[in-house]
Amino acid sequence: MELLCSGKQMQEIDRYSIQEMKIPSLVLMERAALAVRDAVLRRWKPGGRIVAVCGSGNNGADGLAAVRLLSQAGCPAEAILAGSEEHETRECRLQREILVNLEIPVHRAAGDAYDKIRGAQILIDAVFGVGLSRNVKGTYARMIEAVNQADGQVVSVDIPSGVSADTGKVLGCAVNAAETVTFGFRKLGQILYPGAGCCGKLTVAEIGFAPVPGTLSEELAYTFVTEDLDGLPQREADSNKGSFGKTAVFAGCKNMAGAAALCGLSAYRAGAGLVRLVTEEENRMILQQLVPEAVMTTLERNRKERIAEALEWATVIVLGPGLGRSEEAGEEVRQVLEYGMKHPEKPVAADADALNLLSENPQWRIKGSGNLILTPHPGELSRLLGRSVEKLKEDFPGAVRDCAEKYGAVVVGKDSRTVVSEAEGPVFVNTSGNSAMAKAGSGDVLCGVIAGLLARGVPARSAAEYGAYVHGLAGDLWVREHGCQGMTAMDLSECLSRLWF
Ligand SMILES: NC(=O)C1=CN([C@@H]2O[C@H](COP(=O)(O)OP(=O)(O)OC[C@H]3O[C@@H](n4cnc5c(N)ncnc54)[C@H](OP(=O)(O)O)[C@@H]3O)[C@@H](O)[C@H]2O)[C@H](O)CC1
Ligand SMILES: [K+]
Repeated sequence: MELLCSGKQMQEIDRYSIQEMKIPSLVLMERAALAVRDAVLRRWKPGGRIVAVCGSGNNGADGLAAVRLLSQAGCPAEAILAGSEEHETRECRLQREILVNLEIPVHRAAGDAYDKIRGAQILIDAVFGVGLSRNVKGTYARMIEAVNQADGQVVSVDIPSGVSADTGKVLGCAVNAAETVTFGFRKLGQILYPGAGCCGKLTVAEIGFAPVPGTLSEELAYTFVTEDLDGLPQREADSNKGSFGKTAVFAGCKNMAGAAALCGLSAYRAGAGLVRLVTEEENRMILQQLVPEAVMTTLERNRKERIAEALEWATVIVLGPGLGRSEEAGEEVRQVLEYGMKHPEKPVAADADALNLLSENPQWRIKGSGNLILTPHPGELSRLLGRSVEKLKEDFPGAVRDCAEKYGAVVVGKDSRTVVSEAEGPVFVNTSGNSAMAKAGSGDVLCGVIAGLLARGVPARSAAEYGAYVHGLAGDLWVREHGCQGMTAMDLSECLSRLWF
């Protein structure tokens, strides 16, 4: 597991290390600057000039210290001050004074500063770090634009200036870096888009922060690394199909069999023992061909009773893929969700049209109790929350958490970085996967994977996290072998069978 920080959490780790653990601020800073120096030296070519654009906070101080170290390494390096002396932090003033004492050039952001930026072979971006708190304007914005327009390669210190370390939002304008050297932990703003797209190559330098205090470490967001797959239950040697759950998939309105097939197949490929597709009679033939391993309940008559029987039979319930938004679908979704509320021992994963119907019918008063998983994409999340997509994208993890609170659910907010959250506690941010997966049917596969994991006995929250992670790994496997355009959801589902999890 890899812990991820918001900007404020990082500032707290900084404060705790310096003020409570008494690790000198300048020791941390020197190590940060050494890491930046090394990154720059790997790119620098003899004859090229290095220009650091520095703010007046400690990010700027890191940049000034890096200029000193590069100059001492024999490179022509100089600094431009984007901020004013009155706003300098103690460290920033000290680093600037050291440069002046050593006769290393330090310029104001005026006159020929813009020519210097244009003429640099390497630009060090040290305008703002995790302390950025509002939109970038004035001289700062002009400096950032000049850095982006220059031909030199940009190395950002800690985070590209202008990117919010909390949300990945671009606050006005932001540097587009070739490389970002960050300290201690990756920040949420480097993982979430658009910030993630500004970082270029991202490296984490260990600079000697104190261990995160317990109270704070419980709040930090996290992502998975491949070793985390070892946390999933193994398939016992002494088992049979009944050992891996009975998964009922309520999916596919008339002639919409594809979503049901993708979901059911993916549940099997994620380890489910027995899958029942509950669907319309019109889908029977095609589904028997696409998923011959599934048993089937069709709803041509006695709908309510047949749904009730399937619910009684199931240990895991999936609801929504390709269901449509008809009145009948509405009745079905309501019946299944109400059943789920009365049977907390049976996890329910609701996706697609089930989410749309849920948002249209607040009078159902659906509230899960740890067993309900909702998997909305931003459009569905917007409807569930009654908040515009634009607004919720300003703080996607926050919106996912609000949805979790509203519906008493584990919410899997699907996006370029899928976020899993409950009403309280840390968020999980998925870092596997790629843009080849931005295609119809991907969500049906994800829902199936989550169901398969639930059927293996993985608790709801973990099934949601591992589901997102494994789904992304399957997409990454495809792209490594075939490139990023041609994958279909069926290809994605097939890749699941080739992963170890
Ligand atoms: N020993 C250490 O302290 C280490 C610090 N590291 C580096 O420090 C930065 C974080 O430094 P911090 O000073 O907290 O913040 P920034 O350098 O990012 O600068 C923010 C300052 O700028 C002001 N601010 C914020 N937003 C804007 C804006 N849009 N326009 C103008 N000014 C802005 C803000 O002032 P306020 O007015 O908001 O109070 C800050 O003063 C971290 O990223 C590291 O690079 C290293 O980790 C090494 C150890
Ligand atoms: K920066």
